[in-house]
Amino acid sequence: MSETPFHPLFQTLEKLSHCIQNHLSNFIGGTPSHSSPTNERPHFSITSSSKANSSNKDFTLRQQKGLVDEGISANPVTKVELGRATWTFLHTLAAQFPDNPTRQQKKDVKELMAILSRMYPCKECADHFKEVLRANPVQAGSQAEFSQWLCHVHNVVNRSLNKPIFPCKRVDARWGKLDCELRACDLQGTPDFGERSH
Ligand SMILES: Cc1cc2nc3c(=O)[nH]c(=O)nc-3n(C[C@H](O)[C@H](O)[C@H](O)COP(=O)(O)OP(=O)(O)OC[C@H]3O[C@@H](n4cnc5c(N)ncnc54)[C@H](O)[C@@H]3O)c2cc1C
Repeated sequence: MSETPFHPLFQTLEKLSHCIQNHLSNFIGGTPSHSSPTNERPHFSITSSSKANSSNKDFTLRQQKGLVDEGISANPVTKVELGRATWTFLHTLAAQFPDNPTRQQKKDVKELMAILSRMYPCKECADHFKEVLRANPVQAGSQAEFSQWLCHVHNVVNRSLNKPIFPCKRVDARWGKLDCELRACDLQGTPDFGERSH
């Protein structure tokens, strides 16, 4: 039977239909294979813009799910990790505390400890630390005094957790100032501090 004059047109439409189906299945169900999400889009769209938007949302959700599957999502921080990070912060602060702190600096550090004992995000630790502070009021007359005091209260916490006692004469060897170019991180390097509160 002879071909109708429309045969080439039908063939073209059929190819076009296959092409559209391939693009759609890649876009909706396929796994992204390129780094840029924009590469996942079809070169042309036969969907309404709201459908396209929901497909983009689907893609974002799939991406997020992928991150979760790969274990990249934010895991809850443990009490141990939080403790280590907080002690690191506190001992570094103590190492950088000025030799001759201003009244404001002494007040700030006392307030910081008091706030920690109220707001530390582990209730039992905060409550325990409140008792530790009551029995060991903050001593921050100098850098040496504050870092020795902190070492002592850390040891009080260590003892209550059956952890080894740290020799406080070695505290300067264990904790140093933050490694910062031109000592830009030193509290003493901030002129504002000294001027206001003497
Ligand atoms: C204010 C506060 C209260 C806490 N209260 C509790 C609690 O009630 N219950 C609880 O389960 N956990 C509590 N924690 C957490 C706990 O103290 C530990 O941080 C956690 O158990 C992890 O212990 P770690 O063995 O890794 O060493 P950490 O005690 O976190 O110490 C970190 C590092 O500091 C050094 N170090 C140890 N002792 C001293 C010291 N005395 N002076 C200087 N450096 C030292 C060591 O190199 C050690 O590896 C508290 C933490 C903080 C900051």
